[in-house]
Amino acid sequence: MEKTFLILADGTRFEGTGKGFAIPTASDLADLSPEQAPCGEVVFNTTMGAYHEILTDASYAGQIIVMTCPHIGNYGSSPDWNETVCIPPPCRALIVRDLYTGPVPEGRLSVEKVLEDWRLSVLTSVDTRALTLHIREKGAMYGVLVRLDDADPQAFSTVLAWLAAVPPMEARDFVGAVGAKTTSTHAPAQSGGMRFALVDYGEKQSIQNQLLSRGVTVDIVPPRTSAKELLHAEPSYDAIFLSNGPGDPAVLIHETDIVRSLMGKIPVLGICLGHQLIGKALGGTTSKMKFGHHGGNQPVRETESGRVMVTCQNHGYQVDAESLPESTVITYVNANDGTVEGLKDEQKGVISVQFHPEASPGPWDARRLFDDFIAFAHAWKTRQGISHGTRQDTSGKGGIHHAGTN
Ligand SMILES: NC(=O)CC[C@H](N)C(=O)O
Repeated sequence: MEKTFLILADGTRFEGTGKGFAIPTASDLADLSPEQAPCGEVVFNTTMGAYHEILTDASYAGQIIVMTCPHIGNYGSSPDWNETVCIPPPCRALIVRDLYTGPVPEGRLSVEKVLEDWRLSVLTSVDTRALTLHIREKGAMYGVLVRLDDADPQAFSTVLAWLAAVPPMEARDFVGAVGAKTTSTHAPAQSGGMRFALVDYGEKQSIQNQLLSRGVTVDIVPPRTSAKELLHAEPSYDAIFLSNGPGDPAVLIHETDIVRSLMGKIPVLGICLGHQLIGKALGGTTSKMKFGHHGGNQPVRETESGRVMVTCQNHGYQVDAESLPESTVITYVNANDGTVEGLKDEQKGVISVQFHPEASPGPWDARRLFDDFIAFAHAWKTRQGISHGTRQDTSGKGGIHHAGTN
């Protein structure tokens, strides 16, 4: 009898009911690329809601999201909550215990309809507790949603062979696919504040919004904008802000070289992937975690004060503490597993966090970090004796020139 499954690369399968965009059969799968199929690295998210923000976070490119919250969809969806501008979003599928399909508040859309429009499949009625425990024990791995006759061992092994041929996460250029292609300027309601370049590796809209609400003018720039362009932009930047983004930071060699060339010349601030690139540019290494941190309830301890905050997180890689140079201070650690959650290097002018102070989803406890970042950029400029907006272009070549704001 034909049934619908999540089949994991280790051969484990979880049965469910297909919703949203049609789930392929085992024989359909043969003609689909990993980008076309409901296939990805299976990760679980422990946030109790905010499914729309999670689904539209471009850092989930190439991943299947399992929500541990058993009931998803009851307050509907809205494009106003999109985190990425890359719609349909680049996550590959959703797995839930129960997808709500009843009426939603006026002005909202049904999640099932939205997912269908995005050509994203959903597997519902899954034992997500058992699936989450499996991923916790075995680690994040590839999986695919597929329909097959459960009495046909041949179909099952065809799917396993198809999965085994999917290139590993580290071999795929996710940042190139989701990062900005051109530069755009976003002005805050009140002008006169700082001007940041936000390097877009797959940025969340809410990072931009947090900066704008603090009076920062934000230029979204493509992920491989050269250090020369960033340092000699006209008008000049007060800091370079490195966004979140998908995939393995270890393979982003070119992006890391750019960050390294900026260090010591202009403040460099980073969140999540941006933090990992800063760690690498400082001379450190990154490594893959077993199942990562994905959720709006991750406790983080500030190393100086011992104070704990509950934070929003979404990462599968970490900066390795022992790999960092002496001048780098580890400002935050994860209170569950002790992993690095924040870095500061006054000498190099860098400050970063692994967690998401912008939240979306999750608690707002860490939003003050944006004030810390801005204060850090101000303090750097004061130390360098640079007054706001007057950094000299000594190259004579110029960099990014701004055509206007939007
Ligand atoms: N949200 C992010 O920026 C994720 C960073 C990186 N892709 C990771 O999984 O660790």
